[in-house]
Amino acid sequence: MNRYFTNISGGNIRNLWPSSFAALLDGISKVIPAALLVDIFHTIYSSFAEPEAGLSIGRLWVVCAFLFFWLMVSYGAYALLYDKSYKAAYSLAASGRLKLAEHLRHLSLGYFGKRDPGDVTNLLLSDYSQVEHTISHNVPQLISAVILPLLALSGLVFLDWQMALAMFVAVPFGVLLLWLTDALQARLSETHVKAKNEAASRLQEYLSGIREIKAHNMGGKRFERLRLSFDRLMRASIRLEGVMGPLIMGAMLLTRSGMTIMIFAGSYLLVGGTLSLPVFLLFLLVGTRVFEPLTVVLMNYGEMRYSAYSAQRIMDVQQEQPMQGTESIQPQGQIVFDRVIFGYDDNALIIRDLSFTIEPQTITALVGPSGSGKSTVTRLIARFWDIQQGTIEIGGQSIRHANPEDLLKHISMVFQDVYLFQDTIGNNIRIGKMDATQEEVEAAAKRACCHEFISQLPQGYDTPVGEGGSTLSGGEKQRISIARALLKDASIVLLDEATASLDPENESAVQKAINELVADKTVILIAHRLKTVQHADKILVLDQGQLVEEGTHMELLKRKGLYADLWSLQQESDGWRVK
Ligand SMILES: Nc1ncnc2c1ncn2[C@@H]1O[C@H](COP(=O)(O)OP(=O)(O)OP(=O)(O)O)[C@@H](O)[C@H]1O
Repeated sequence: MNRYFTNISGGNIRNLWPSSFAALLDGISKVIPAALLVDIFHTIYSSFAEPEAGLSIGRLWVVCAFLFFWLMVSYGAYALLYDKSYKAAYSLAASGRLKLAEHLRHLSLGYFGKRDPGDVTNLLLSDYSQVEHTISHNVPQLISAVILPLLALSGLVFLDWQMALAMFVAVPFGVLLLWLTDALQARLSETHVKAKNEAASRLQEYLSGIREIKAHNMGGKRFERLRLSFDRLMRASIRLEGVMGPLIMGAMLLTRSGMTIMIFAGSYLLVGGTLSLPVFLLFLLVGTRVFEPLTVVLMNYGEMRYSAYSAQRIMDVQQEQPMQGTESIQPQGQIVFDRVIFGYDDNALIIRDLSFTIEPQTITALVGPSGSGKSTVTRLIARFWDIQQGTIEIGGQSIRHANPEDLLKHISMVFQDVYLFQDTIGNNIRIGKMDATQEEVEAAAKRACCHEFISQLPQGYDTPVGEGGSTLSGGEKQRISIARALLKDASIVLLDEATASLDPENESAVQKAINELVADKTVILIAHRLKTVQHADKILVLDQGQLVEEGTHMELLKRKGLYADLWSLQQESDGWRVK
């Protein structure tokens, strides 16, 4: 139980106290009028039972005035409940989501490789909404529904212990039923959350890949995956409702049967003359007030159980260790790989015993067959992943101990597939330096050869771009990403052959932009087309994650090894024409 509340409250049970206290006040404020109603009844009833005493109008006025006053107290208690539970839950969820998103940013990219992106989105939206609803609606009610009967029992037991016993005798059996089936309910909730996330992920995959699905006429196959996931969700929902419904109804019936037992016992005691009518009435009125929240809570029990699993998922991510490291690096120094061993998972090594040195302010090209590990090397320099063995040093400092954010401040990256945010072009360039002035943004854009096309757009730098940059051409996106990198002005530049997929006109514009970017920087360039790296200071040739050759273009051609083979293959393919 303690674990449940710890989960639901986002790791700090104290978060639930104010709302639970407010719910209790709200509950008590609803019981008091029942006692006042009994008093009114008693006053009226006495005037009939003892006509000579007459009707005490004064007392009726006092009680009615108190009832009226109590209406305001109830309103105050409800307002407090609203403030402490709903507002608190929404702000807890909002700040929790932000904290979690921030935490995710500090995790290694390996973590995201293991998780479905749709699943992470669901965690931030759907799981949080579930927990948010439980914190705002269910938990305060639950706590009040437990404490209120206990308070009522301890008060009523003094009035008539037999009636109090009759009223609450069945409650433990209802609770016992839920407790005994708790493991089953937890399993069903877990299966349902998994099925729901799987369906959302498949839907996201279907929508993100809609272009490929259309292009390859894959509707049937992909649709089948989507259909199967919805099918699994439907079955999990039916199972969850089908099993939980009867269980909860059973617990509710058992609990509520206390009222029937109490009415039966009350009638019996009333006839026997050991119970007065007003006391019987008081039990009836208080009973309905006390059992009502208890019934509502039992009805919501399934949802609370369900939320516990969502909360557990959130806490699991919160407990994921972010990348460690506090030291700063000297970005102007050498980049050294020393017997580096790395695999995205421990079973398949991608980089094997790789050693090389890159001198500062030189251009080093990484070449090799597809899948040889070129992109992986650049990701390791940026510490997107930590290596399994060996060391990577920048300026004599192992990056394993470097603060990941500080390290990334010194690295600019330009990839083949540029991602632009759904924002203005100006702000997309500004990502390189968030506090850059408009002049700085434009200066970077001019050097990156994109100022001209941006100026021709109707809203210039304020033109919004679609998510992923869908409204711009490949070459335009490339130049924007180079402008970003220019603005960042980092000492180390990682280029994943940026011109590979461009037409000649765009290619020369992007090449000009790159030349601006790499001046006086330490550049590591991934090249698929060897023509682009002829003038590199050093070429590292990788094959299956190992360094097989190293030297300048001419030295490597003379060696007649893998590089020379790749070179002549490309020379041949350059001569090919489609007939
Ligand atoms: N995130 C990842 N998770 C698991 N395996 C990966 C991941 N990224 C790459 N790999 C694998 O690592 C190997 C090396 O990939 P990498 O992208 O570094 O090669 P590359 O030489 O850059 O290839 P290309 O020239 O085709 O871009 C490949 O077998 C690839 O399947």
